Amino acid sequence: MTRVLLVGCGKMGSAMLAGWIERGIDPAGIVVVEPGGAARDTFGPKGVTVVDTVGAVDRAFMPDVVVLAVKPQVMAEVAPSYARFKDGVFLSIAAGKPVSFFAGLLGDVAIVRAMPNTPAAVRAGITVCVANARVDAARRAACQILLEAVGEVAWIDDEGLMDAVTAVSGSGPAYVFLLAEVMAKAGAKAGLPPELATRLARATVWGSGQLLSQSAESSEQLRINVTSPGGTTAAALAVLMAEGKGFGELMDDAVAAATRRGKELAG
Ligand SMILES: NC(=O)C1=CN([C@@H]2O[C@H](COP(=O)(O)OP(=O)(O)OC[C@H]3O[C@@H](n4cnc5c(N)ncnc54)[C@H](O)[C@@H]3O)[C@@H](O)[C@H]2O)C=CC1
Ligand SMILES: O=C(O)[C@@H]1CCC=N1
Repeated sequence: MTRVLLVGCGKMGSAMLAGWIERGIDPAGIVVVEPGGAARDTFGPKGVTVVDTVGAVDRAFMPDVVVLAVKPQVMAEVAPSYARFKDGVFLSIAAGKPVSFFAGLLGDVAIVRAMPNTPAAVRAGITVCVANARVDAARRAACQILLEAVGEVAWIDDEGLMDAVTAVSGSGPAYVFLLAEVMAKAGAKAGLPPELATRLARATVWGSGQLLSQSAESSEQLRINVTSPGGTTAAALAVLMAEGKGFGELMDDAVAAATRRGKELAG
């Protein structure tokens, strides 16, 4: 049984925890520290132990993995109280915070810096990880078990890539949800009843995601397959792909902004 101490059960922590439970990871081995009441109400009945503070964690509980899932801005204040769990591995999911930051707070311990995303809640996430030299095969395997329970996992060696990873896959679900949002609004402006427009946008994003995940074709080819020469899609794409002011340029700017913000959060 993998024993997990989850610190912070907000949007991302709860998404991962929901995925673990759905996957059959034994809730008896999971302890959550979360001062907000909602986690206790949601996950307590599922067999997870939820406490308010680190002081309330049973002294005998020795986690294999301590998942640090509080906001980057409070990490420096929160993480040091977990230093006694140094025999396990600390798995941080905080945007921006480098491995060296945790080494500064916790000492010479095993640290994995990971970037998951919220589709983890339905086990369709993707997490990118980088480990320090103290992470041995067993600790890495313990992290792998948790992360692959909620989606795909990729390990990289170059920590310098993590802010760009965060900008693409960590924040990325928000871009896709924004797409659904603006498509629905545009549909309503085009005269559709808002409810129907919302339903069409959601189903289209969902169905396109399914096709993307199941097809051997590239996203570019799947786009081309929709686009009849001289047809309706071509008319729309002429707007979305307009030279110098299209979706591609906007996305470049958005990803660059998110990457910059990750670097700002590092300290
Ligand atoms: N939301 C997302 O899509 C993603 C978030 N992340 C990272 O996950 C971390 C958490 O982000 P969210 O879940 O979005 O934020 P959130 O604000 O929803 O969750 C943070 C949780 O930490 C709790 N908390 C605050 N102080 C605490 C303490 N001393 N001990 C234990 N729990 C405490 C809060 O009550 C809250 O429930 C951040 O570091 C963020 O960078 C990473 C990937 C994606
Ligand atoms: O917005 C954020 O900072 C976090 C990290 C990636 C997704 N949400």
